[in-house]
Amino acid sequence: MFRRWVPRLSTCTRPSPACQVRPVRYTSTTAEASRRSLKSAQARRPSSWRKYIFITVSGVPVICLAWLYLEPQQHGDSFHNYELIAKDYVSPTASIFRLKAQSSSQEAEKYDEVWKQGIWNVQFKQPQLQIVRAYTPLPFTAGSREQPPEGTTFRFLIRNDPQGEVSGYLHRLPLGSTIEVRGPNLEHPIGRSVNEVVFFAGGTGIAPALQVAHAMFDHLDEIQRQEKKLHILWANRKREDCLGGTPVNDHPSTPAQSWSWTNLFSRSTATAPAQQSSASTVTQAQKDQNLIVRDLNALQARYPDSVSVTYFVDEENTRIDSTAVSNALSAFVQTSNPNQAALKSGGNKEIIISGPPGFIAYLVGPKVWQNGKEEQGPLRGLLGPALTKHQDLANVKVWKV
Ligand SMILES: Cc1cc2nc3c(=O)[nH]c(=O)nc-3n(C[C@H](O)[C@H](O)[C@H](O)COP(=O)(O)OP(=O)(O)OC[C@H]3O[C@@H](n4cnc5c(N)ncnc54)[C@H](O)[C@@H]3O)c2cc1C
Repeated sequence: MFRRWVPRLSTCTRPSPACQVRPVRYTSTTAEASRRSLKSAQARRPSSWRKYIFITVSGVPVICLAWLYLEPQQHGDSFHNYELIAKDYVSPTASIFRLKAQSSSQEAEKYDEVWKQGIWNVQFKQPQLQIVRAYTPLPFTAGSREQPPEGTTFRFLIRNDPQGEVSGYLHRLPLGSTIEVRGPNLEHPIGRSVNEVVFFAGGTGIAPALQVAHAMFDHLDEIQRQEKKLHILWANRKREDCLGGTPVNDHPSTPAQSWSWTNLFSRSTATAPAQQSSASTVTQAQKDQNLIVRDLNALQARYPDSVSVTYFVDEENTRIDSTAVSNALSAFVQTSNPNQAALKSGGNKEIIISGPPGFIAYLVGPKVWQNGKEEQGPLRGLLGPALTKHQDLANVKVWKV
């Protein structure tokens, strides 16, 4: 053991007080000096419990690193290859991308589960720049004309921003290309206790609204669905983004006070004449609907007493203004009967806002960066004061997604 300490000293290349002192002490040749040196060396030698501490302490970072490496793979958080199988035209600025998993068995299970849970997204990788962006899968509800094919297949409404690094890249990709996808990321769960949702969607923010509809209605039986209501207010800059959707001005004018879920649904039925025709007869009106409007109409046709959609188009001056907000909130007020057991729990009504940052800021105030992540921020915008005015709506939860 004595010898084991000497070579270590020889590794000192730079003279240090320790290097200079130790050779003198350990190279003593007398027996007494040897004994003393041995004793002192043993004193300095790590005892077995010290060794264990050393191994434990040095082992922790190794275990952490191994966990960080393995954990994403265990939870499916690594990228998987998908094939771009179709790009369906929606408007001059947006298309629906269809992607199919190249090896689907393991993937399918985790996505089956998240579809039932609420609002979620996946990340696409731009391989040249090694950057990722989030995109929101569109559900294959009754709205989409096609049934989900075998394996894991996704549809995404993706706006083409020619200056955008990832969206521009995606829109330039030819069919058959491979896209690396990672997920799912559950952004906002819709609990079973949520019965009424007013959803303000801006542009591609309609994708999470469709996910909410899917989570609220498609997995429930008729009795469970009866209590649920979803009203979507969808704002777009141009008519072409929601071709076929009836703008709010075309509805018979209704005073704000008389807005209620019942009114919303009677009006929404009137907004979707195409849904009355049989599936096999494709009318001109249906042809003139873009794919998302067609999905929304089919959704209303499937759940006529539960889902309603109102369209707003900037270029037609049908913006979501304080009147529209007040109207939407009236639907809640109409059902805010304190005798309803569900209302007492306070957790069954939600307002969700999804869209570009400007849209969110306009309606509810901007999200804020806090503690290194993006958080809701205080409730302001059009909805802030409108909600504080209504005492009855104190328990309505507002989510910016
Ligand atoms: C949870 C979540 C879900 C989403 N779901 C969808 C979805 O379903 N569909 C969808 O289309 N989008 C969705 N998005 C948005 C999407 O993730 C991307 O942000 C979007 O596609 C733009 O990314 P990009 O890389 O193309 O643009 P970026 O390169 O990030 O650019 C963003 C914007 O900045 C501008 N810009 C870039 N560089 C400059 C510069 N130097 N000077 C001035 N301006 C500049 C670009 O023109 C563009 O408008 C989602 C976002 C989130 C967070």
